[in-house]
Amino acid sequence: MASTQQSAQEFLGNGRNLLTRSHLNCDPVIEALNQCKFFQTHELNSIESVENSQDKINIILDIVIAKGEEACYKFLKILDKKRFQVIPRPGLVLPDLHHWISCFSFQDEPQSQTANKADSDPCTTYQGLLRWKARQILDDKWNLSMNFLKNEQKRKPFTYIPLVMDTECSTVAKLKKNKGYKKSRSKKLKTYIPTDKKMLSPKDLLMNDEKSILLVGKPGVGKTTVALEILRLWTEEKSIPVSYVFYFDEPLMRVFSQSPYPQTLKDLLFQKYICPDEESDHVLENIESNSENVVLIFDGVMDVIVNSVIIQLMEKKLLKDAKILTTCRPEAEDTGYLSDWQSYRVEVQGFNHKSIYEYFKWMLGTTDDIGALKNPELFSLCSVPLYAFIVAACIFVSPAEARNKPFTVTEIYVRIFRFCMKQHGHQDVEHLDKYIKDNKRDIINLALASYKAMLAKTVNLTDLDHEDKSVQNAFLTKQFWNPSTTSCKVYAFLHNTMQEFWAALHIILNPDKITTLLDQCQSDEDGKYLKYIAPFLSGLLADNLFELIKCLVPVEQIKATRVKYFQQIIDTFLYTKEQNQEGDCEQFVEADNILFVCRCLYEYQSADACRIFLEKVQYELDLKDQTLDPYQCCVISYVVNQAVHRKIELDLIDCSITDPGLKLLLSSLKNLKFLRSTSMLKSQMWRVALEAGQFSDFDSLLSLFSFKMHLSALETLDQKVFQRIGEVLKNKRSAISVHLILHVNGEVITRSLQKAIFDSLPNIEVIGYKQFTYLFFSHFF
Ligand SMILES: Nc1ncnc2c1ncn2[C@@H]1O[C@H](COP(=O)(O)OP(=O)(O)OP(=O)(O)O)[C@@H](O)[C@H]1O
Repeated sequence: MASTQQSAQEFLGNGRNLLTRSHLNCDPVIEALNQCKFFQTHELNSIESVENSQDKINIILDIVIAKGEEACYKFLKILDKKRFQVIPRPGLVLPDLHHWISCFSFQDEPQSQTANKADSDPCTTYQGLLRWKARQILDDKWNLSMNFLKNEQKRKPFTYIPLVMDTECSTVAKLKKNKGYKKSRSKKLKTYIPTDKKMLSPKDLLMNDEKSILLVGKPGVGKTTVALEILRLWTEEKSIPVSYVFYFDEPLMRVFSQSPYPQTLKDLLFQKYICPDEESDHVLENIESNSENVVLIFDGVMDVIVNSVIIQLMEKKLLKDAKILTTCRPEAEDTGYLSDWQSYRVEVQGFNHKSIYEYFKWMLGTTDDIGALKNPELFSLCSVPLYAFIVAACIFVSPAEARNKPFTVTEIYVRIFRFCMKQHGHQDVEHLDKYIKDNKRDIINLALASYKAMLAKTVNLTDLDHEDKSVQNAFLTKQFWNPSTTSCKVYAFLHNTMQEFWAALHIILNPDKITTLLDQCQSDEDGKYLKYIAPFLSGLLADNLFELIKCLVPVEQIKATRVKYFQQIIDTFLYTKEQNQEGDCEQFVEADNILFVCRCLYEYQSADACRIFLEKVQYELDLKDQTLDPYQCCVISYVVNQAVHRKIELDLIDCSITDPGLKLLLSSLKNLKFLRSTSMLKSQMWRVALEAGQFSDFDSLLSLFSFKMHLSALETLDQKVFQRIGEVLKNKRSAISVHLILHVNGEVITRSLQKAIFDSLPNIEVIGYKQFTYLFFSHFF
């Protein structure tokens, strides 16, 4: 059977019987073939119309073989690349397709023939087994983390998004060292997003000459993912000159940190990982005598390691030329065993700016209209991949659904809180509430430490009763040696906004502190930092979070707190200290204050509270001269949308707003009585509305702008937009008088553009036309 002379078509034809009997997992093959547009629609339909996997394989083989040599080659190539995902474990009752596929001679990969030479070599068979095991681990780990998602999303295959890895310390650590709290908020948020200077990749780590590698990083930053990516590369890329890769995950490493067992290399590799089907002594001998071809990955090394085999491997007393790659959190690095381990240290720092986008594009299929990406704080939070995963999972519910009923920022943090508790407690979802209750004391302590650190304007938490509690480990990371204290343990949250969230948790657990906090928020110095607790506090008081936090704070307590304090929260941030003291609440309200209060209202999600606020500002929102980011537009739009019976005056004169922000504002235009803005902004609104194609927005714009359509910079508009203008006009047929003006400020309107305009607007009669400056249309009925 090992004829390497066969053509791909012959080889596939001869292997047909084996393939149909082998319980092949067809989906990844179909998916890969589909990606290269291999199937026609009717072919795909016929494959998908059958349930039975044997029938499915038969149909696929019929199609592939009928397509000829090139198609068969492509099919074999995919099967080979994905074999550890697609082909069941060899050596059981099933035919050994791993061996079968390795017998085909791929022209561009002569090394793939090595298996032929070694036909029945137990070492080669064991290497196949290791690859199969690696594939299982990859699938299991991914399926486990996808459990968090809804069913229909779970089948998404994993994609590795580049992580920043560096041999130097992260800038965040430096930020903390240099009292980063003094930085402006937006600068600080940016500091959390790492930049990729070294461009190190998992492949570099696998291929470089370093024999002892220590991957260090905060919880959830991607260490395990890097280790697993190395494992995946090895299973998929035949050119990698490594014969044996063993991966020991965190639960196993925890066992090795406390137990002397296993006591021999053979037991470690064959009992704790996977045993060869035959001649295990021979295989072990081969591993020992070719240790330069061995990689061992120890994921999640603790500060203490009791197991002597692991120690001997790390100290090169066993398998002296093997590559040992370990991962650990910062707290395990400086004390205990790892502090003296001679190694090449690489810090995993998380996603950079580009990767955050790439990650959301992969998870959600798009980055358009994703609120989280428009909120600078959430965006920066997503540099920690674990947090990005939960943010994406929250939106995942369905992007459309999320847009209609978006998650508040607080809800996302509460979900992160619950997810991290679950991961560290290894709890089933049903028991998570109980686990949270059982750990309430530690949660209370951490919340208090967080609040105290905020009062002290630092990100470094002190006063934690003792280390190594699972709650602390789930959220904190050790930062750096602090020479001013006697202890080297200085802990901080992974992101400053997480600290603010925890401080808000402290306040909701101790509502009697609200008045003092609000007083402090009105002081110029402290208020700058402390006020960011308020949006989270508002969110925690909201109805929609009762279910998620009632295991921590009784619902009755939350209700009583909001009745007593919510108005006070709003007033504190709406008026100045003097206005509040004088009770003079009829005065001018600063745009910054309006924006901040709208943000709290958005978190609080109560239409009544919005109306009370609108009454207070007399239905006038003066946001002159502001630069509004899309998230601010989202909160304004939310508040404006809550108005009933009375319409709002919105002043956006000299505001700078990007297109995504304007898009969010458009939906609230129906509730405006006046919209003050420059003609540039009007024109931008029209363009955004026309591009989005929402007819209800056109109506609102027409009535707000006295039935005048302003459009400048027409050169940037495409044919589709002109068609929309035509549609707007067509839809206005029943209107009594619609008067539309197209202002064109561009210098030269090309002939083709003029033609495009006239072609798109067949119902228009041009009543005024001045070449190169403006076009004036009127629509008669
Ligand atoms: N490069 C990546 N591409 C895509 N997703 C990633 C990447 N890195 C991390 N993630 C996501 O973030 C989650 C957390 O990452 P991971 O478990 O690797 O962190 P860790 O640093 O090992 O954490 P811990 O210290 O808690 O073990 C993963 O389950 C995955 O969903």
